Amino acid sequence: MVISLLSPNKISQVESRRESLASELNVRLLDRANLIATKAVDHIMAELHQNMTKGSINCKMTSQHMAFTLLGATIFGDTFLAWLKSTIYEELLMMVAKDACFWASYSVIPFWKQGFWRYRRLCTELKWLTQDLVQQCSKYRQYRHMEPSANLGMEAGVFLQDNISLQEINGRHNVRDESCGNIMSLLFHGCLTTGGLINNMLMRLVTHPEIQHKIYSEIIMAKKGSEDKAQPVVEKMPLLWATIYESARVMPAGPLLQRCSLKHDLRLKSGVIVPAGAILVVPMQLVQTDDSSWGNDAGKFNPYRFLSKTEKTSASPNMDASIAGHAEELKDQRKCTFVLKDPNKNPAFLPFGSGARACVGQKFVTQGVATLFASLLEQYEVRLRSGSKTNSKPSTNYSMSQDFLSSELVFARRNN
Ligand code: HEM
Repeated sequence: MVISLLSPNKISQVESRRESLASELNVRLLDRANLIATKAVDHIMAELHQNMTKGSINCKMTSQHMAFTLLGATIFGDTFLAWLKSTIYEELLMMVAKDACFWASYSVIPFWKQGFWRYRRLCTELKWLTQDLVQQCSKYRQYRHMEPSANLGMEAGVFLQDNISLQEINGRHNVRDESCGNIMSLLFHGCLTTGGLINNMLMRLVTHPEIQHKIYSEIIMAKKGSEDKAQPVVEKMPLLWATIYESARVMPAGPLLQRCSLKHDLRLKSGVIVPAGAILVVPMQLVQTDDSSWGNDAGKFNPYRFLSKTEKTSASPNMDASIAGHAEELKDQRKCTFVLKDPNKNPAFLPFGSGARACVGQKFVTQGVATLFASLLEQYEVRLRSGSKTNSKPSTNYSMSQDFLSSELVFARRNN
């Protein structure tokens, strides 16, 4: 495990970087999360409208691209959405991600393999492109400084607004390389995991049309009750959130979590002692589908496990009567409402890890994915293309073990 090789000094550096990133994502970003996600989602939807003219859409490619755009727009802001090289950047990022673990598995540099040198060239190109993007953000910031009245919506990215990256990138060469490395690592991890979650959500929605239909009603109802019609009020969509959590539960982004206590032996509740330095491995999928934590239907997709019902004493007068086509459901929803449970209350819910090294991106990525699906499902019904199979065995495309289902989907435009 990497951390066991670090000196105490390095460990405190890692901890302080983790804290800066966490506060960047969870404090500053969350204030603007809706705006950023909505802007990125508008961009994704515009592309989707164009692609729909070509007929069906590949689930794997689409989810990967949605994740890339969502994260790119969050990290780099408007500059990313206008950047002409983003398509080539996405291709390169995915090519490098595909091969990275394979080449890292050699204990000596495999200089005799041509493939390795090809991979190294791709990494160098990726680094140059990352630097180019960071430079564009930097120029954009200077321009904004000169033109304070210009209001282009988002600023030049969340991480690039303060000393996390730009100061370092403008500094010494090796620090610049390290910063690019950090940005690329975040993009690798973020794109693969977020792409996996979006992919899994899409497949669950097409195989459970009744859930998709109910989420659609929820979206329409939330919109009716909201003053700002342009911005989806995802907080009022408990079933959508529950579907995100349930998708992450049934198919986690990675197979294992690892932990290592460097200094002290650990005594588990069962009395077992884990000696200092030993690596503890948690098999995520097993824990997340274990009957003793999740009940008899642990292996089934059931978002309602994350919701609790509250009975209503009287129907609210203005509610939803005008929403055509959903009368039955709305009757149900008048009788009771659903409240979202906190998924992290169940210690067996581990898609984002747990404790001191848990994923720092959880809050903002779930917010982004919720906003994406609220816009998507409001405008489209997602179906499987006739003849296309929901291959239940996902292809492990990346050595990072993120599984993607590659069925063909149709996005049928709704007549809202
Ligand atoms: C659906 C999307 C995502 C999933 C499922 C996911 C999952 C995970 C998991 C399982 C871990 C290891 C946690 C542990 O060992 O307890 C992790 C770590 C991490 N994630 Fe994510 N992640 C996602 C998206 C993101 C995004 C978008 C970012 C940032 C842009 C991010 C940043 C991080 C960081 C920095 C760590 C390392 C934390 C540390 O070691 O202290 N993640 N993530």
